[in-house]
Amino acid sequence: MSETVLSIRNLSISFQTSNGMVNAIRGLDLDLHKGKTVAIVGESGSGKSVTVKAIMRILSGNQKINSGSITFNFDSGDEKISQDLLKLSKKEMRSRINGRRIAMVFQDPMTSLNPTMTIGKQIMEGMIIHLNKTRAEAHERALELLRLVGISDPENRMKSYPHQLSGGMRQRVVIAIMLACDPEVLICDEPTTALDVTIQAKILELIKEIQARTHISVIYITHDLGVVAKVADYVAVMYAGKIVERGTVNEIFYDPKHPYTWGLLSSMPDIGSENEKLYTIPGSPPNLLHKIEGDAFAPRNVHALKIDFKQEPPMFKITDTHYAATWLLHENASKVEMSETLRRRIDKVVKEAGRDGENTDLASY
Ligand SMILES: Nc1ncnc2c1ncn2[C@@H]1O[C@H](COP(=O)(O)OP(=O)(O)OP(=O)(O)O)[C@@H](O)[C@H]1O
Repeated sequence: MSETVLSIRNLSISFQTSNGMVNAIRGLDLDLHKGKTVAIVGESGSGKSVTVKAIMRILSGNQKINSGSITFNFDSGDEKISQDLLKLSKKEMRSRINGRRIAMVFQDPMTSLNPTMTIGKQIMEGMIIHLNKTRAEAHERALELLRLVGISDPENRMKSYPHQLSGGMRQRVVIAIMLACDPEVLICDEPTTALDVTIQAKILELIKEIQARTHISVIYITHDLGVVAKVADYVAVMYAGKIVERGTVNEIFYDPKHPYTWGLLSSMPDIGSENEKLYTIPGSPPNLLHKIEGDAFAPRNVHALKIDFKQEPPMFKITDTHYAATWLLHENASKVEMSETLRRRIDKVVKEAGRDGENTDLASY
């Protein structure tokens, strides 16, 4: 396995609210490998955004990091550095890490763009501040970046303001800005949700192409498993502030073990079969204001065992890369498999994503 760029261990984060403490992240472990994409998937409120905002240390004022570490391994040019990001001040994060080594693309490109500044200036700014490039060098590189993200006539586009571009073009510009300082890590938080389907596909393609060229490591947040099938190498499935299953994209799509993962996969939109009713996981996520007893998913799990309501399951190992936190994997539990309907639906989504047959591993399932 390639080297680990980011390694999150036992991360726990709460938010102080007028109703009490919301325990949003409850002991989270996650690894990101060099040149690879890990997709974090999960229902709304499961903690995907809080996790990546913690990496960038851009959480709101009412946050409290209770425990954990976020180790970032990078090459400073002179030496290899291993830094716990939680030990840096916000000021150090801004000057040394954010935008320079770890960059983030948000759902709405306007969050990252300044409406009063030309896009050329915005792409050049980071390079002048962080990399001490001259204006001429930054200008040259900005043109290259605009070409890289597929924007034609870059000389003229440099002079445009964000409102003169379409949504898809703005997101391309944001990606160019984020790549300007050659970051080691790119975090994408639902970057295509606001865009129409064809533009979405183009942006996903673009991120993959850039990754193939630059070996950047990518964290991709989405609740669309069709997108996961297109972009991810590894998948981390999140529920109530924890990773409950993780594995390679093949392991998660072809041999999912957690009933919550089955539920997420069952609720994937299935293009082409309008008659088939979309499944929704019954019930709702737990209230994170209260202490959770046992497995947080138990009340929604038709396969729940008695122990699920009493004791939290550990991460059971399935392969060296595949782990799931469900008591169903205990040797004494009776064997429960996902349904045939779900199997067929998954096969279809993987086929639509163009990933079937990509990896010989697939044949072994
Ligand atoms: N500033 C805050 N104050 C209080 N609670 C917060 C705050 N920010 C996030 N939370 C809570 O943390 C939990 C995780 O939220 P988060 O936004 O990470 O979920 P998510 O998985 O990204 O959801 P979505 O897919 O809807 O973006 C939620 O219960 C949310 O209400």
